[in-house]
Amino acid sequence: MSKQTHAFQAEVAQLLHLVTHSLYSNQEIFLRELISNASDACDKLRFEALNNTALYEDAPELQVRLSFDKAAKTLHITDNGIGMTAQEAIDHLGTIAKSGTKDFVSKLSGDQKSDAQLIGQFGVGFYSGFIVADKITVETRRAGAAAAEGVRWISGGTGDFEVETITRNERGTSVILHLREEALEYANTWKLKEIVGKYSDHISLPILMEKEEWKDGELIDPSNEEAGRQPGGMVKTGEWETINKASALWTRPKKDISDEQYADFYKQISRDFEAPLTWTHNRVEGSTEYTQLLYIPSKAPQDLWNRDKKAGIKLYVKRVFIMDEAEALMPSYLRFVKGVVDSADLPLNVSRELLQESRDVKAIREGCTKRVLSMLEDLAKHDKAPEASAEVTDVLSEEDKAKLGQYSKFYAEFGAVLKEGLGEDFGNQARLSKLLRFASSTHDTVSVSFADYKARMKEGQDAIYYITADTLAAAKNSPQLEVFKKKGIEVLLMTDRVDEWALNFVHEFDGTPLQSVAKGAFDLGKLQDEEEKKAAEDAAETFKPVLAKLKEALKDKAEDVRVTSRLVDSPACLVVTDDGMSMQLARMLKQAGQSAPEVKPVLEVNPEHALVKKLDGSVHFHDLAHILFDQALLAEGGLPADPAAYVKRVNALLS
Ligand SMILES: Nc1ncnc2c1ncn2[C@@H]1O[C@H](COP(=O)(O)OP(=O)(O)OP(=O)(O)O)[C@@H](O)[C@H]1O
Repeated sequence: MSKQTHAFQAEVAQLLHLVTHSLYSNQEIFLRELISNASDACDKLRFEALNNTALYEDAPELQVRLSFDKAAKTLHITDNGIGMTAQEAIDHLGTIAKSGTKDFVSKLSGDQKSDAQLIGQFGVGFYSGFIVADKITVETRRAGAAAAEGVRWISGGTGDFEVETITRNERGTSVILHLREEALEYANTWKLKEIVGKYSDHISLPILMEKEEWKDGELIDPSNEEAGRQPGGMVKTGEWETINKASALWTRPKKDISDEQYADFYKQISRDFEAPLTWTHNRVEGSTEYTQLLYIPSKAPQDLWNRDKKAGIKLYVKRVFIMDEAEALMPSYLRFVKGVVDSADLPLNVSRELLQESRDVKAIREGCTKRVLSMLEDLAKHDKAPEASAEVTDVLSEEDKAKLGQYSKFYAEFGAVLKEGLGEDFGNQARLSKLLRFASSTHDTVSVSFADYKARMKEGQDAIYYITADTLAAAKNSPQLEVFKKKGIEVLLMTDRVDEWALNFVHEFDGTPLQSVAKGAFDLGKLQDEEEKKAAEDAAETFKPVLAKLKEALKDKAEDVRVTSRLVDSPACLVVTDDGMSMQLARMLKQAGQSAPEVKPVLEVNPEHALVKKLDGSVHFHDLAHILFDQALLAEGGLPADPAAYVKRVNALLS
């Protein structure tokens, strides 16, 4: 193929413009990105070669070489990995395929300073080469292709790039950076070694550089040693040495890995720019052997709610990279966990389909799930300082001090996803229930566990009371809470969308039933004294005729009408039957465009309320009845079926 010019995809051009025009606070990440690509390319080759060893040609030892030429102002990053065909070079180096990167580019504001910071944190893969280079040449040949099918790709990082066919004997890719004047410091052995040590030590592939040795300068006058020598300098010896540790991080003993190295590795595999919240690293022995290094991120990704989002686990088999996003290794409700699993038992040619069926994989998945739950339990245990006294933090170990507040942080980001586990993972339901946190009528922050609640239960209270609502304000001000407030009974406020669904699977905690305050007949059991019960019964009796009329007037809207002692200040509220779908869930399903059964609630009225007292004998009985119902609906976050009719009725009464 003779030389062809191609235009970059619009997003790439935009990104390149930013990369080249932004002052970088963290220039050196370009090397991390390019070495990471080189390492990926070697992983890909190793994987393809499982079924075709001929791909190794005469170079079975995979490696990355760094070299520079000060005079030519170039820096070469060369790998003997999978390489690219011409089409692959055009596709991969001219477009952004990854949706995450595309989204990221669309978020850039155009303000160079803040964008630069963002790009610096995010990393932009191959294109980061343009941070330090004003031109990049890529020479590559796909493993298995003939030497004559090599490709040269050149771009100055503006609107377009050129591609042509070349002859290239070596398999793999050389990325040649033509360094900008202000980036010449990277043409230096020490500098490169330092950056590799910082970012790429854990790469399992050897990264090689040519050895340098000190050489004294020539004699100024060969006949007279006394006259001294020219200045000496470092010279290349022609021998190559490995400059990184070249052992996969997770294979090293824990004690040899610093927190910083763990965090760097996390950033590398997750593309997150924040350090992880916590991690766990273990070798599991027994019938299934594997190493797990699992991280919990500090922040939820934007697509956390996408249930199709793949798990963040990379699968290796005996240190050979097999696949990214191995969803079979982690249940969906732990999809936020990132990390590596390296199995000693799985076959190297394992496919996604096979993973689903493998017993070893099942054991790994269970093991990983348990590990993550233990990690969360540990954070939860140390979330708050023991209450005894303020000074007590002094007796906490440094390690425990570091954990203070971590679980709350985790829960704010991922708590709602964790709840999906209640319906997905019955085996761990009890453990998950203990990890739940809620706000309550007495605690505004999402910090109350079922166990905390139980410990504070009133004498005679035999249920854990809760209410679900769209927002915390709606939950807190719900009429159904009135009597609980009056009696000082705590009610859990559940405002996550997933709560209703999740609670279908949890009916009790540690032997105490969960009871919605908006479901079923009102019964506070022992919390109500005889006098109150008697008063309620009497009221029900005297109110019977009015109830009958209300029932008739509202027969299309309400399943039933009854008096209640649930209310204190409000005239009425709506409840559903014990096994009925809550009004809130029905609304949510409707909003999501799903079919929800028509919920006909029960209207409960407060016989002590002035408005309710007014009903009997009123000429506006019919209108008042409907207003009562619609207001109860409004109070719990719903909308009257016919809002205009409601307004008309209220206006008629007001005028
Ligand atoms: N050294 C290389 N050898 C073979 N292919 C490469 C090499 N470098 C880049 N590529 C190809 O170019 C693509 C784009 O690289 P780029 O670094 O921009 O993104 P990425 O590696 O897919 O994503 P990210 O860097 O964000 O993980 C890669 O997916 C790969 O297919």
